[in-house]
Amino acid sequence: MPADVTAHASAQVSSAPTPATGREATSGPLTAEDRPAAMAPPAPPRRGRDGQPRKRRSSANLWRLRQYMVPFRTRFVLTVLFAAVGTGATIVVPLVTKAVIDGPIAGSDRTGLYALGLLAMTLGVVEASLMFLRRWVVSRATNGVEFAVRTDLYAKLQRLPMAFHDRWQSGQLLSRIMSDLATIRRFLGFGLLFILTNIAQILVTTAILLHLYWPLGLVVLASTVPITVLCLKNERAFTRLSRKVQDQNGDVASTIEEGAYGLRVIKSFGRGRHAFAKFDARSVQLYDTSVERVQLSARFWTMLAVIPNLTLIVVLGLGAVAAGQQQITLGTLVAFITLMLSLVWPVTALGFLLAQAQESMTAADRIAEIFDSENEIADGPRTLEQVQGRLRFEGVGFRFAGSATDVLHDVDLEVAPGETVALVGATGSGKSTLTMLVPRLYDVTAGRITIDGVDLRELRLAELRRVVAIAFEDPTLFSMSARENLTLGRPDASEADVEEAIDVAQAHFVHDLPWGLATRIGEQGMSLSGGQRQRLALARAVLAKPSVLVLDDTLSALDIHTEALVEEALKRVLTGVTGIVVAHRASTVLLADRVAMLSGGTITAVGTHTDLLAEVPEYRALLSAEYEDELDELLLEEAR
Ligand SMILES: Nc1ncnc2c1ncn2[C@@H]1O[C@H](COP(=O)(O)OP(=O)(O)OP(=O)(O)O)[C@@H](O)[C@H]1O
Repeated sequence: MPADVTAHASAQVSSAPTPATGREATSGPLTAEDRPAAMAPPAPPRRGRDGQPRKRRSSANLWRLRQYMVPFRTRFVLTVLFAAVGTGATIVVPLVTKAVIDGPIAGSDRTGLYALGLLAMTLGVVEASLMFLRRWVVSRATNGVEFAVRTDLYAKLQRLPMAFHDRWQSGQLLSRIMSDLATIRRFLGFGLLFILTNIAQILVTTAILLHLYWPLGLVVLASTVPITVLCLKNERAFTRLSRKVQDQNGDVASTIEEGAYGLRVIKSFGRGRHAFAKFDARSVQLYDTSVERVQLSARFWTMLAVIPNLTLIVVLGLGAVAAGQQQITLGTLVAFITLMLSLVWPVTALGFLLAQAQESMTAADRIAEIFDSENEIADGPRTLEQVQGRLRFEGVGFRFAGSATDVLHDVDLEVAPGETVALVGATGSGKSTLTMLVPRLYDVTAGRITIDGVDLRELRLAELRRVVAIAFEDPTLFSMSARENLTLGRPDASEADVEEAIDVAQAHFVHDLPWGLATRIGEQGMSLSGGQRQRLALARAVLAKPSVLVLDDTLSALDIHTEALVEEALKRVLTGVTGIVVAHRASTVLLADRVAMLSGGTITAVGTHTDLLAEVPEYRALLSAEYEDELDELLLEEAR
């Protein structure tokens, strides 16, 4: 049975005020529906010579995130500027040293020495100050980007249909929305910047080296060839491992989440060891892949560090010879060596930075998979003027994605405004599935459902979910106050409305909670009993004052006494609305004007309770144990 993410709940959660996407100064709350399309849409796939779509470049999805940087462009430009000036200072200091050695030191000019010394010191201070400023400016921008993408991603998850959530493990979603985004933030604030400045530093320094003494400059230039080859060779393996690590991270998160959520079941069945073994296996997998990735990077970095050091040895030797032959001054040689040494960090760091780039490209791919997931439940254009609540199922069929068989087929049923129909059927006959089609948690795969003659798919989703409220057998409550849980579908409900809903659902127990309605309900409502959770969820659905109220076996966890009280109150509520009530017991069926019998995926009989009792043996058998003997007879008859 799916969790009770009621239509109203999802509408409300998604429309919770959130700061505007990527804006530094928020100009008012945007709702999920209002948001601009998250991430720029992917360009249509390019086709190769064979006509097959070519695999998207791994950087393409990261590039699509650029729109989130736009609101922070001033900060990003300043960051690059500060880094560039800082790098410039790093490059200039050795040249000042050369001037000091070849000028004031060689010519014993004390005044010149002080002047150049002061210049070198100023450059050092400027470099340090710029580093501080850069960090200060960029952190707000990168955190802002992370925040905006995360908000859009969450809004997208809210909009995606149940079918999407059936396919995706929540741990995978969690790891994408948390750790993948953090990876991208780190890359934007650090990796990307240093890839740019380091490459610039390498190019400028190499040009200066060539200018200072070209034979040695050529040696340095030649050393970039093996470095480039190494980087290219490493890229593919690192991308593959990064993807694997990030996916396995998601698997571990899923296992932890499942373990925490199902702790009661695990403990009560004494399956702690089994659950741990499952977690351990996934953890070990993640550990192994992470170690493999670290080993790969370690080999790569070592090679990257070795190349500049080998080059340094060659430069030192050749430089000493050149200085001995008076081809270069001592100052030039010192400047050359200092500049060369200043290249060791940018070159070595390239390995780490490129690895970070690969990781964030993989993270962007994983995030894009969510952004690009199609929302099959498309919003319609129409609204209803005056809702009457006439609900019609016309030849409705439904099949879950990936399933080989229809759960429902040829379902025809009409529920008049104000009428209540009870849905009765054996376990697994498709009752819950049918109810979920009404607020379009899933879309019909055949036929259509109409409200007041309008196909549900033509209605605006917000409108539909205002008109229809649903409460499930297994209710989900959120970790917020009892009042917030109650008013999820109608935040502006008055005190009197809240009390009325509490009364209908016989949920008076909320007043006995330590802080009454203000008491925070624990995660998933675990601090309440099953019956209490059901009654709160029922009150929530009733409070939404819908025109169509769908109750999926909402009374199953109540004791007979409370059930009788709730039923009595529900009778009053159901008089004013169109109702569909999934029922397993005769007492619930009595709430309804008519009963529809669901069998073999379709409605096989419709009538009053008395009629069906008299005419449909399967119905009789389903509703009461008293009729079990008759069912046996019926089945025997059928078998014959
Ligand atoms: N998300 C899903 N993906 C694939 N099949 C599903 C999914 N949810 C339910 N089913 C299948 O659809 C069928 C109908 O399930 P449904 O929950 O609608 O039955 P039900 O009549 O409400 O049962 P119960 O009375 O036990 O609550 C079952 O065979 C079930 O296994």
